[in-house]
Amino acid sequence: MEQLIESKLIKADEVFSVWRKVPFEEKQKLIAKAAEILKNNSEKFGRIITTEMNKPISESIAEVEKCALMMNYYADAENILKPEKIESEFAYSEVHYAPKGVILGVMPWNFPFWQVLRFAVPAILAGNTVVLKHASICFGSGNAIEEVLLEAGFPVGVFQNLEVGHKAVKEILEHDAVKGVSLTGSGKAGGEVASIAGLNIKKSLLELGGSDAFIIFEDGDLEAAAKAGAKSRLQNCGQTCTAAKRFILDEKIEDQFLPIFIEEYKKYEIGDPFNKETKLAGMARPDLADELEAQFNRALENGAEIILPLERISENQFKPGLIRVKEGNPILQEELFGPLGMVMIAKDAEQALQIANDIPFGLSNSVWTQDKDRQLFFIENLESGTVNINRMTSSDPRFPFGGSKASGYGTELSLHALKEFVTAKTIVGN
Ligand SMILES: O=CCCCC(=O)O
Repeated sequence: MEQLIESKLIKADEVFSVWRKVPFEEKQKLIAKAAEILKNNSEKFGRIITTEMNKPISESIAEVEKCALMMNYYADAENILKPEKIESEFAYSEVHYAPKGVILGVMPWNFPFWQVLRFAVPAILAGNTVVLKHASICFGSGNAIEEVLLEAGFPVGVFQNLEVGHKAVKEILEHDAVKGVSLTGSGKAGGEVASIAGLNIKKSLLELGGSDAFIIFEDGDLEAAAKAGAKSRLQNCGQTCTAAKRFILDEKIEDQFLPIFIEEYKKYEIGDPFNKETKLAGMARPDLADELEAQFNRALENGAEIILPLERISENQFKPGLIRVKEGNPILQEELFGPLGMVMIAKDAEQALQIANDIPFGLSNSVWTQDKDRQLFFIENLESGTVNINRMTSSDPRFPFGGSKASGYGTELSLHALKEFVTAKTIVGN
């Protein structure tokens, strides 16, 4: 292993022995300070995001502000890691939550600040230290986050950005100092990293891909659904794990819904990513655009019909596409990570549910209906980490976030995330 990287792991481990003893409330003060720095400089940090991965600047600024919001949530959060007494016949009878140590974050380029901080903040508040392997196009974001935390007063070594490529992950995760890993990314990367963690008996948390359903019935607010559906599919140029990717329409509303949906969809026109009015810019890398185009062609070869063509207008830019897909098309087993949506038609709620669940993933589905019984039917039967009722999916610091099936395991955000990288240590006896 490169010496610089090894010395950072050792530093993270040394600092852990001190950091784990810093009172929860003291850690919270530093988190609040870091949130303030982010909030006060959201445009500056937003520009780093846009420069690195082309996100429209207004979305980049919103991403930084959402980080600050999440950090303020943890800065005010109840300390659920205090020792807990358990009634028993013993004098000692309690649970302590012991942080695990150095945790590696392997993070993607699509939300270069949010994904990192969403994992790191609760892990650090629980007493762990963090080393980050960011996407190679986002080292600037990784360094900026480290600088913000240092400026806020976090001790050197609590959070360190390692500028390494993906080949270094195995050696880092196998290092004795590292005690766990949190990965957000593709299923392939997740499987590989979780295997290494498993072989080394280290905890892993995976937040992977999705192909979420957005199911609409005649008693849903169709105008609101059309607006939210287009935004969910096309914001961040379609490069969001929790984006609505499959629009499942009750057959009764197809003729009414599709025209308004298409109208909303067409509002997403390619523009300069640094213009605050721009709603759609280029994909993060040309090879990702190649991949999306190949998926579009494969979907058509397997019977999909074009509603709006996916038109490539430069090496990384598209006019957004929409295709009508029938059950059995192999494209349904894949994630479309770009501005291409799929429309499917269901004859009733049972068929809509069956279509929605018939994929490997299960991240964050949405259902649009006012009927309480139908809402309950989907709440109980959709196979996903989140079910949204009459809203588009959007994570919220207060609520647990995570996937089911091939979308991963483990919980981020909310108080639940504080217990992901701790050991529940039983103290019992006399
Ligand atoms: O690609 C996944 C992005 C998740 C965004 C969120 O946390 O809302």
